[in-house]
Amino acid sequence: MRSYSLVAPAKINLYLQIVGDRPDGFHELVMVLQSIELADLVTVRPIGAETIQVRCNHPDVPQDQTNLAYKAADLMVRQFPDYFAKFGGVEINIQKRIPLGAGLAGGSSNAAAVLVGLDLMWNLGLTHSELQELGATLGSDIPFCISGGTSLATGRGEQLDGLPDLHDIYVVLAKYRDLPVSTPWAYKTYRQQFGDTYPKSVSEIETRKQQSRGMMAAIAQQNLAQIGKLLHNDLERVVLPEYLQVQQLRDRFQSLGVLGTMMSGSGSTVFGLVESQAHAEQVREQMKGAIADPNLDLWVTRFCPSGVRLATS
Ligand SMILES: C[C@@](CO)(OP(=O)(O)O)[C@H](O)COP(=O)(O)OP(=O)(O)OC[C@H]1O[C@@H](n2ccc(N)nc2=O)[C@H](O)[C@@H]1O
Ligand SMILES: Nc1ncnc2c1ncn2[C@@H]1O[C@H](COP(=O)(O)OP(=O)(O)O)[C@@H](O)[C@H]1O
Repeated sequence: MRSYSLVAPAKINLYLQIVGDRPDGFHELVMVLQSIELADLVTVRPIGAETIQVRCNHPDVPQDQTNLAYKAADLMVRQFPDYFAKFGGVEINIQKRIPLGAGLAGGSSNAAAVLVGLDLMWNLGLTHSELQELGATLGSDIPFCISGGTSLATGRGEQLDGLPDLHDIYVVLAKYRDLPVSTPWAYKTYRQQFGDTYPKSVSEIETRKQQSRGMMAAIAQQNLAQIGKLLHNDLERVVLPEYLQVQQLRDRFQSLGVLGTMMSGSGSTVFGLVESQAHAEQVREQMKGAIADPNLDLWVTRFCPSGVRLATS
C-alpha cells in the first residue's frame, strides 16, 4: 500500500439563491459552484496502527475528531471495517492554503480528498457518485468538491448537474485574516430575518427557482460580461450588514471596474472576476494600495475544471 497526495481545490459561488425551508431543517438552494486553482494538498498515508491521525501546518485547524478530514476517514472506516482491520489506519497530512471560515469550502475539500484518497489506498473502486453519496452525509458542499468544475447545485447543495466549463477566467480573492463567518450562523440569521417570506406552495417554489435562468443562459453562452453582472448571493443580505469590512471589500472591487464582485458562500471572502491574469494582478495591487491593512490577504487565482485530483509530484 502506498501514500496518495491529492490536490483539494477551493470553490466560489457564482450564484447562491435561498429558495426556502426543507423538511430536514436545511435550506433549499439553487447555486452555481465553481472550482478555483487555490487548493490545499492532502496526503493520505497508511500506518500500521488502527487509528486515524490528522496533521496540519495551520495552527487553527483542529487535529482531532472535529476535523472534517478526520470525519471523512472515520466514515470510510465505518463503511469498510474489513479494510481498516486488514490494512490498518491512516495518517492525513493537510498543507493548508485555503483560508479558514472563508466561504471557500476548505474543510469540505479536505474531506472530499480523504474520501478519494482512501478509495485509492484501499483499492475500493468506488464511483464518483458513490463517494459523493457518502460525502453528502458529512456536509452539503462535499459532493461538489469531489467532482468540481462548474456545476449547478440544488437541494441542500448536494444535487449536482454539470455545466459547461468556463475557461480563462481569473479571480482576485480578498479576505481579512481573523474574520471567519460561521455558516450555521449565516443560515440561521437568514431564516430569522426572511423566514416569513419563504414560499409556501410548490408552484411558488418553482417560480423562484426560475430566477437563475439568466445566469444559466450566460454560462451556456460563455458570456463573461453577463456572468459578472448576474453574480448573486442571498447570504450577503445578512453578512454584509453585520461585517462592514466585507461590504467595504465589495465596494472597493466595484470601484475598480471588475467584471463582477460578490461574497463567496457564507463569507468572509469577497471575489472579483477579471478576464486576464495581467488585469487580475493589477486589481490585486490596487486593492492592496487602497486598503492599507496588514490583515488583508489577497490572492490571484483562476477557474479550474476539476475537483479533487491526484497531485503530480
Ligand atoms: C454556504 C455554502 C455555499 O456553498 O458554503 P460555505 O460558505 O460554507 O463554504 C454552503 O451552502 C454550506 O455548505 P457546508 O459548509 O457543506 O454546510 P453543511 O455543513 O452541510 O451545513 C452547515 C449548516 O449550514 C446550514 N445549511 C447548510 C446548507 C443548506 N442547504 N441549508 C442550511 O441551512 C445548516 O444550519 C447546517 O447545519
Ligand atoms: N479540514 C479542515 N480545514 C479547515 N477547517 C476545518 C477543517 N476541519 C474542521 N474545520 C473547522 O471548520 C471551520 C470552517 O471551515 P472552512 O471549511 O474553513 O470554512 P467554510 O465552510 O466557510 O469554507 C474552521 O474554522 C475549522 O474550525
